[in-house]
Amino acid sequence: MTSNSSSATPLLEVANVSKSFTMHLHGGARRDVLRAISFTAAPGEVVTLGGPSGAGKSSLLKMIHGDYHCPDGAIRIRHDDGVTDLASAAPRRILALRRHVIGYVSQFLRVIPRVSTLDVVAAAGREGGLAPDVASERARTLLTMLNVPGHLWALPPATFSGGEQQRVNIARGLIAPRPLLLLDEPTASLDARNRAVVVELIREKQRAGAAIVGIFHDEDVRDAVATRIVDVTRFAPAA
Ligand SMILES: Nc1ncnc2c1ncn2[C@@H]1O[C@H](COP(=O)(O)OP(=O)(O)OP(=O)(O)O)[C@@H](O)[C@H]1O
Repeated sequence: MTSNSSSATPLLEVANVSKSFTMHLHGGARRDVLRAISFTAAPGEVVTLGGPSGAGKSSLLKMIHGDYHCPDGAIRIRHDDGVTDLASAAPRRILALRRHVIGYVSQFLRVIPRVSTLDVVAAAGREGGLAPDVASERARTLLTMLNVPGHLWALPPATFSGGEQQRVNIARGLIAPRPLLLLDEPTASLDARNRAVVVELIREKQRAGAAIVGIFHDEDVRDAVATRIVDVTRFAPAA
């Protein structure tokens, strides 16, 4: 479970990607985080990024999502129109890929204030190409599965508990059928019952043929979903 590739045609190819941060508030000090990391993810795979806290797992996921610039190497994503290298793609191209190809569940919910929970989730479905009635129906189904109580659906999620917000975030990230899914600790604030629901939702996406790259600190969750583990510290520069 620790090799860097599978035999199926990859949907995602990370090739020789490096990352360092320059801390301008600390005299321009440079922190090297990842060096020459390479792996692939094919449809039906759940590739789990391993390594201790601070190893660079979230940074790598943010690069694959296009949030962090990728200064070295390539991040190739295969889609209906061909292959795009995210490292050199224009921002408009990255936004288009996010609508239809790359799904992302971040650790924290960031939403427009005053929009109801139901609409936060349904809007993500519409943005991902679902018809409005399908998006509403799917939003209700996901919120029910994730045990978000019905009396909260009309409220904006800003005042919800950490676990409630994370479940809304998961519903939002999983509602559209995107072929590449990036999951950054989706179960961090959840109780056992809801962790089990998320494991089942991830397996459902895997069975539907999504290529999934995730960070799971919870060992039980990781063991339940991972088809392969990529240890990012193998690519980290020596301290
Ligand atoms: N925008 C940034 N500016 C400067 N340093 C950053 C930035 N983002 C991440 N880092 C640093 O890069 C290193 C890797 O962070 P990252 O969040 O990717 O680690 P991680 O492996 O996901 O850790 P954890 O498991 O604790 O979430 C850390 O030392 C972090 O401080």
